[in-house]
Parts: sequence; structure tokens; C-alpha cells
Amino acid sequence: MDGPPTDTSTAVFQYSGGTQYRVLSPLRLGAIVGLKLQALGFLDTIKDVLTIWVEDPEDAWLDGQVTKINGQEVEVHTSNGKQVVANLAKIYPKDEDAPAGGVDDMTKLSYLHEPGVLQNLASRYQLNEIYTYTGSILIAINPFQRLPHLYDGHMMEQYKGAPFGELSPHVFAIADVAFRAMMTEGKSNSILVSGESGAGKTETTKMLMRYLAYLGGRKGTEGRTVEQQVLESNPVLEAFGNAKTVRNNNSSRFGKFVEIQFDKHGRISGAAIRTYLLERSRVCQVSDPERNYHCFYLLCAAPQEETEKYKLGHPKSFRYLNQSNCYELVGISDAHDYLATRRAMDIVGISQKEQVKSYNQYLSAAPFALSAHTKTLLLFQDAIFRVVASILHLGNVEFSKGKEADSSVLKDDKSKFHLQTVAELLMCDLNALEDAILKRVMVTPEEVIKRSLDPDGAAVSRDGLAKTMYSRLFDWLVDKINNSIGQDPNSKSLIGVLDIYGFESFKSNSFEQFCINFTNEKLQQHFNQHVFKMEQEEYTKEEIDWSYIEFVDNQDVLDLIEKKPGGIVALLDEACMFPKSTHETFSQKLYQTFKSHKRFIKPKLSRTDFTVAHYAGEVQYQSDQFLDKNKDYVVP
Ligand SMILES: Nc1ncnc2c1ncn2[C@@H]1O[C@H](COP(=O)(O)OP(=O)(O)OP(=O)(O)O)[C@@H](O)[C@H]1O
Repeated sequence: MDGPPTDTSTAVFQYSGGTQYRVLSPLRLGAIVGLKLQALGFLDTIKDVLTIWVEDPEDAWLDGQVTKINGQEVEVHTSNGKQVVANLAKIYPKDEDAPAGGVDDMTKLSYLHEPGVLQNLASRYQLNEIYTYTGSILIAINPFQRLPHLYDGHMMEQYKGAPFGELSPHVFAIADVAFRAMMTEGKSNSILVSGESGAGKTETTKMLMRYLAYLGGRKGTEGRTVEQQVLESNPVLEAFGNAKTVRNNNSSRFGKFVEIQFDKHGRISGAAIRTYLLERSRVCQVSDPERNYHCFYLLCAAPQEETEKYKLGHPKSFRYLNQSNCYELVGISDAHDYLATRRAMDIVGISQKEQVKSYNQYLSAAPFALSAHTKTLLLFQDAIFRVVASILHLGNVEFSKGKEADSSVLKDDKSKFHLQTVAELLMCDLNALEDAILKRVMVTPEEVIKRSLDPDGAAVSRDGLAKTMYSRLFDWLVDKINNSIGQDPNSKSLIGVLDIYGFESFKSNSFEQFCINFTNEKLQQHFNQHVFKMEQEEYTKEEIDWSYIEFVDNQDVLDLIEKKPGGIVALLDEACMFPKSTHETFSQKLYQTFKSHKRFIKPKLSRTDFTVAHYAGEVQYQSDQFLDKNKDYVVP
């Protein structure tokens, strides 16, 4: 990460509310839970325990009574009347004396195991207590309803300067600790917000920023606070970086690190947004019932003169959108959001001087009677939507076999029309564009070789161009937003808020999941080192008699993935350099290399999948798109 080094002192883990607790963040708890459970020597005392927890496929855990123990097997009569047989090692004692409303810090639980933790969170959630501590970590459960009393000015006032743990668990308390540590130690701090999609990370990030702005409040440019400016940039970021997924109608398909910069008096002096891992593949590939990035649908729903200008129609007519049958979102008007996005773009406007500089020529030639400022804004927005529209048209360009072997031509007049529209929108030469997509240029020390591509190769080349155009547009927008918010190059320290995808394990896992899970492995290692090291320093300081805590070190998974040379990423890069590599040869190479690696598994029923035993559990990856996704070849 850029910027000053930061200390991660606090973390917020998000849980989805309701009856599902399939949240991936308890993994970090797992290490701690495991420790306490061993210490309890539970297995020796099972017969004395009256009520236990047993796993259930529907309700996750059920409580019940052990009726019989047969070697390693136990028979359990559950409180909802089921008769279950379970393995002795998989049942856990239930604390009958736990308070009905739960405890506000899970370290107060008698039994710190998964069912105990979930029961505690569920009891609190019933009472609308969405926040719970586990030591210095905050667990947040998505309430799926507005709880304004939790975040009002009065609440902020209460948490300001209050010793940690004195008041009810709250996201403001986390921000307060980070801020105070920054002020007293003069060091930067980061808050990590992690959790599965839809758990509420982005909402929590907004709350954290609101509170930090309250603490370090200072007027920004044009009378708007920096916090306001960061929040105002959200609709723009969301239009281009969010999409409807199965889990969340407005899912951020990128990670972000928001830096709030402070001067030596603890006043906000600037801010910056850094983005990571934009899901590029979504631009060309959408699965039902998800959607592509919002901006494509917004533009198709724009006022008629705009859609005519960009030659757009119903989203159904574009291949990049019609791979899924979902075009509209319940309760959302794309036409309304299009106008709102344009207004938000005005607000986070790209600084005026720069616009005039780069668009001077267009301005002087512009025929309409608008102020110079309005004209440049419009031109910039026009440029942005030209790129968006051109990507849609590009997706409709199809290829068929050419006369020569392994060559291709545009399939029909429809394809010709769309490619011509792309050239018009991008203001580039049609023949050069066509040539760039249909041929690949290779530069060797001796010569420049131009090779024709077959229809499949041309399609890969087309999609590569679309993805690159989109991700560069996104980066460009982030850059403009940062210029507009204003960073402070002389800031003394900063508080960063990292809002990033949690660990992912789906039915089908591709390169994106691999990258996300790798990121989470890195975060987990940082967390291990920080929390366990910190904890042990504390013991030493307080002269507590302790023996070294063993935690699951994930260095071996990191080595498996990132070691140079020889890790999975290095082998993937290597495979991408050889034209003859396929996902089969890549998989074979993995199987050979990691035959005896204890974190790598070759699944029995597949010849190209591979499984990594992550700290959070095993994930089976499908390797078939790894090479293409890693290459992201784009025409020069
Ligand atoms: N603290 C909260 N109060 C009220 N509603 C919330 C809160 N947190 C989350 N929500 C609701 O849950 C929805 C999903 O939350 P959010 O978009 O923050 O999830 P996320 O974890 O960032 O998901 P993704 O990883 O898919 O981007 C929000 O649109 C909002 O309706």
C-alpha cells in the first residue's frame, strides 16, 4: 500500500444477520476458539455436561442432551425433538448459565467455541444489539434496517474519548481508539473491515468515516467537509464499481482503502481513496441472475437524445449484458440513477484547471452557449460515457473464419456497424482498430511479426480490450476523485479504513476467488503476527505466567501461492509466457510440483481443478480460465 506505514490496531468483522451464519470471518476467531477449547479439556468432562451443541444441516447448531455414549459416537436428543448421532469430537458444551441477552464481549463466555459464539451473537441480535466485542475486535451483524439512533450526533458525543469497553460495543469506539492512538503515539493506524459479500462492510466504512470526520472535522473546499466529499464520491464509484450479485444488489466489486489524513493537531487535512482488485471479468462475463456494472444499464436508460448519440438501445441487445436475464433491480430506477450519477460527477468534478487545459481545443470549437466550466464538465462526462457505450458495442462484434488459415474477418454487417460505432465513439481509425483486434503483433529483437488470429483468438483480443478499457476508465475516475477531494502530501499521520472482500468459497471458484483468498491469507498473517505478538507482549509486561501461544501460522499457504520461483503464481506467469500452454498443462505442472505439499490437494474427480487448504478451509479452484484471466492480453 502507498502512504505512510500503518499499524493495524483494530478490526471490524461483519456478519450477515438473519438465520444464516455462514460468515467467513469467524475464521480468525477459529484460532482463538481452538486454544480455549483445548484448555478446557472438554472431552474428559462430557459426561458431566448436561446440555450440548450438535451440528445441524439446517440450523447450523442445535442444543440437546446426550442420551448415550458409544465409543466415539454419542446419541443426542435435541431440544426440538430430533434424535441425532454425532461424533464425540464434534459436540460442544452449552453454557446453561449464559445470560439470556448474551454478553457484550465474547471473551466473557465460559465456552468460546463456534456454537457458543453464534448463540451469543444471535441472542444480542434479537435485542437489536448488532455490535459485540471479542477483545479489541468488533463483530458487526447486518441489521438490514435503518437504526438511526445508533449513529446520531448524541452517540458520537458519547463515544468521543470514552475508554474502550466502557460503553456498549460500537463501531465509533473502534474509530475512537484508532484516533486516540494516532494522537498519543503519533502513528498511523488502519481499521480492517472484513466479511462476506452483503455483510455490511461498505455501510460500516461510511460510519467509520463519519465518526472520524466528527473527531477531526474541518471545512474542506467550497464549504464541504472532506468526509462529505468522500461520501459524495460514492455514487460515482458505485455506478462504475458496483453490480448486482446473487447476495447483494449493490455489491462493491473492488476493494478500497480510504485514507483520512490528519495534521499535527488531529484535524483532517486531506483524504484519498485507493482501489484494489476490480473484478474485470464481469465486463465481458455475467452469470444469471447477476448484472454487469451499474453504469451500463444507467446509460441504456439515459434520456433519448443521449441513447441516440451513443447508438444504444435496451440492454437486451448487448452481448455483454444479455448473458444474464436480469436487467432491472427491484425498487431502483436506472433512468433516475443515471441523472443522479451525472450530478454526483458534477459535484466531485474533476478540477477545473485541468479540464480546461486538456479540453481547451474542444471548448473553443464547441458550438453551444454554455459557460466554460459547464462545457468542460459535459465534455468529460461525454468522454466517460463514450467509453462505456463503446464497450457495449465492442461486445457485439463477432468474427468468422477468414480465407487464410487461422485468420478471421468481421462476421456480418451488424458486426461492421458495431465496430464502426466503437471507432466513432473512441475517435480512432476504424481500420487500425479492426487490424488491432484481428491480428496480433509480436516484437522480437530481429523483427516485428504480425500474425492473424482465428475467430476465437479475435474474440479473446476483443474482450481483453473491453476489460482493459473499463479498468483504466475506473482507475482514471478514482484518480479524478482523489484530485477533487485533495490529498495532503504533508499530512502527519493517517487513519486508513480497508473495506475488502472476505474469504470466498463458491460452488465454482476461479482466478478472482484465488486472488481474493490470497489477499485474505496476507491479511490473516498480518493479523496473526499483530494480535498474538501484541497479546504476548502484554502478558510479559503484566508478568503473567504464560506459555507461548501456538496459532496456526499460514506462512506455508503463502509460500505455496507466492514463492518466487516455484509458487502457484510464478508457475501461472510462466505458463502464460509459453504459447502452447493450456490449463491442462498448467494443472499438470501444479500436480507435479506440489505432489507432497500439505496445503495442496489434487481433487480425485477432476483433471484440471486444484484445491488449496487455506487457513479458512479448503477451496477447490477451476483452472480453465486462469491463463486467460492472468494474461489479460490487450491489443497495443
Ligand atoms: N449498519 C447498517 N445499518 C443499516 N443497514 C445496513 C447496515 N449495514 C448494512 N446494511 C444493509 O445491508 C446492505 C449491504 O451492505 P453493504 O453493501 O455495506 O455490504 P458489503 O459487505 O459492502 O457487501 P459487498 O462485499 O457485496 O460490497 C446495505 O445496502 C444496507 O441496506
